[in-house]
Amino acid sequence: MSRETGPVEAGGGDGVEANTRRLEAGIETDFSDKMSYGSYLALDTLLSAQQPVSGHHDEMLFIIQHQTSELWLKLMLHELRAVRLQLASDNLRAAMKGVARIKHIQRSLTEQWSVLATLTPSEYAQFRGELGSASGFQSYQYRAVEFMLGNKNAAMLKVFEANPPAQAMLAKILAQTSIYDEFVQLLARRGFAVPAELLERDVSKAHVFNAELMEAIRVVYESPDDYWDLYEACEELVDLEDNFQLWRFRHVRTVNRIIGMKRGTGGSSGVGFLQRALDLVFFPELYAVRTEIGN
Ligand code: HEM
Ligand SMILES: N[C@@H](CC(=O)c1ccccc1NC=O)C(=O)O
Repeated sequence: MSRETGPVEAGGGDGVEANTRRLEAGIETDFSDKMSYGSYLALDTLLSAQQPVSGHHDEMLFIIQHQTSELWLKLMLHELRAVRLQLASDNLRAAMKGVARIKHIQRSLTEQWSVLATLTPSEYAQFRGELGSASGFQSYQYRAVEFMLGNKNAAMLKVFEANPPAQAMLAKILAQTSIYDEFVQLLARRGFAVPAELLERDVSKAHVFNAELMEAIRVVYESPDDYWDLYEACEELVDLEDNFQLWRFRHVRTVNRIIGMKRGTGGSSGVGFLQRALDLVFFPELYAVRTEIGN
């Protein structure tokens, strides 16, 4: 055996002894007047925010699943805000870098449904009653993400009457252009035949399918080499929408396996209500154009 790789070296020297790693002399241990891992990340605050109301073992899973989702939603909103401004300033490459990150966040959010799916109906029933009328429907960050992507609905603001800062944040985003409005405006600046009514539309309403816009987008898809950056951007937006639908789908399937056809704590019919969200479309022309390609 060589000195570097042999079994004798593996257990001796400055490395590992008795299967225990020795701390190196330079390792910092005194954080009385320095920033540490925990103080930087506000871990005392973060880790004291899990306050089960029922005393049931499985409520911790339920709380942490929601809290981690809200953290990822916070980052997604932060990135979406930047993407919106980058599109508005014709910085398509930077915007697409942001979208790439958002797609990974979405993957994490969607993947983590598998953790909650280990919660059985019997386990959830033990503490569901204690949740009262609280529901994910009242997630203002989720609603903000939907608004940023273009699923505007002023009626949603009413749910946040008791939380004025959240309601104000949503009212602001409702009145702003969405990511898609900004993309459509960018297409117009690039010389595409975008109908004026879309450039002057009431952005507090959901965008509805527009055949003329689809024709403008069709030009991009018919000649990708001429409009490569726009072609790529269209496909990135389709990825974003697809990923969003996957999250909605996993939600409704998880809800179905945990509460069946019970009504929701937030007052909706439950699974049926969530299922109808799968019919909502953020970027209808980007999907409709696919039927036209090659015709
Ligand atoms: C046991 C687990 C869950 C059940 C049974 C459940 C059930 C429901 C139901 C029935 C609704 C419709 C509104 C209502 O009447 O309450 C809803 C909405 C919602 N839930 Fe959940 N949910 C669960 C977990 C989650 C998690 C982990 C999140 C992550 C943040 C979440 C986020 C949402 C959101 C954002 C809505 C609004 C959806 C929309 O407007 O289309 N839910 N949920
Ligand atoms: N709407 C759920 C309750 C629920 O899931 C929930 C309750 C409190 C905080 C977050 C929740 N998550 C998503 O809706 C239900 O009907 O069981």
